[in-house]
Amino acid sequence: MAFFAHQIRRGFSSSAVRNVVIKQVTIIGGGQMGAGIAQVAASTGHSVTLVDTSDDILKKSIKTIEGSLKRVVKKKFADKPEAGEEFIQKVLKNVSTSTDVGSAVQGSDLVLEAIVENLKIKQDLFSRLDKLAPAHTIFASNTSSLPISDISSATNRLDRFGGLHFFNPVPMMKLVEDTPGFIVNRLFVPYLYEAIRLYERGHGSKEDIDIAMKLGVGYPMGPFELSDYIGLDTIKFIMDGWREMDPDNTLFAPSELMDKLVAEGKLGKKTGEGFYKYK
Ligand SMILES: CCCCCCCC(=O)CC(=O)SCCNC(=O)CCNC(=O)[C@H](O)C(C)(C)COP(=O)(O)OP(=O)(O)OC[C@H]1O[C@@H](n2cnc3c(N)ncnc32)[C@H](O)[C@@H]1OP(=O)(O)O
Ligand SMILES: NC(=O)C1=CN([C@@H]2O[C@H](COP(=O)(O)OP(=O)(O)OC[C@H]3O[C@@H](n4cnc5c(N)ncnc54)[C@H](O)[C@@H]3O)[C@@H](O)[C@H]2O)C=CC1
Repeated sequence: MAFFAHQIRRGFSSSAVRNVVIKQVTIIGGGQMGAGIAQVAASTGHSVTLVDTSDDILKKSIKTIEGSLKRVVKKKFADKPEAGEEFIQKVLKNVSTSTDVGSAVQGSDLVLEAIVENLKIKQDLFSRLDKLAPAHTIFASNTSSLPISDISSATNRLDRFGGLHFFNPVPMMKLVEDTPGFIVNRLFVPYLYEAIRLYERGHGSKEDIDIAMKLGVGYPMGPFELSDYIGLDTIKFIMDGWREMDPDNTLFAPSELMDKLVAEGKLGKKTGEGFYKYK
């Protein structure tokens, strides 16, 4: 509980935010990131409401959380399976779901957004939330590439708005970026795209490039495996947005293959196919 709340407060300079006690958390977007953040927040004793556009999606989010909790418990409570099951039930009890954003934000101390990586859609959501949420509620975005000031400009609570950039898979990754600007993705996005360009130029197969990065640099996943894990739509959204802001930067040049896969709905692990196929 302390860690999650501490990270949130560190991300904001305003004294109004530093003094807020965060108990109720609303997470908007129950995809891979939203579900992961909900799990971590609920595991640390927060009361969480997860919001998405349909009950079917939310059912899937809860299933993901349950599956991930089982994996966590298998390790954390290896010798005490009963305590592990108790922990899972306690965490799940902390999570409720809703498709009604208006009622979900009532009583919320923190609203964390993890929806699609698109500025206009995020701005529309926060503009609505600004009118619906109580005055003390802190807003945060899990954006991986958009300037927080651009997103927050749609609201009137600039002193209670910040960026909280979690990493995928959230229950395993120990970093949350709350510094101004993003460090990891400024290095990471060109790396992934350069791997794709290498492949497009025929300099190596996907498999060989993945193996090379795993064995040569010790990365747990190669760039193609990781791209599929993140989601090709998210990666393309980021690259397209950065290219728009800095069109002459060759680091942000497009990839025909990436554009084609996304157009075909092959978004990676979450749709069953991306660079690789998944059962
Ligand atoms: C242009 C680019 C733009 C990108 C912009 C968007 C992205 C961002 O903004 C920022 C990001 O998040 S970048 C992505 C950062 N994440 C990574 O780099 C992940 C790399 N992979 C790994 O760390 C490990 O493969 C990993 C930890 C995932 C899995 O570990 P292993 O490789 O050892 O394989 P497994 O056998 O599957 O797992 C081993 C054990 O780890 C636990 N575990 C894994 N996933 C879990 C999960 N989701 N929940 C809970 N526990 C989990 C688990 O204990 C597992 O053991 P088993 O349960 O027995 O399998
Ligand atoms: N995938 C990754 O590895 C990482 C992604 N991010 C960022 O997190 C955010 C979410 O990414 P993912 O979870 O991967 O995407 P995702 O595609 O898995 O999930 C997005 C979810 O948001 C829902 N959604 C869309 N619009 C909505 C709205 N108006 N109201 C409620 N729900 C809505 C969708 O139905 C979907 O379930 C993006 O901003 C992304 O850049 C940040 C770090 C890592």
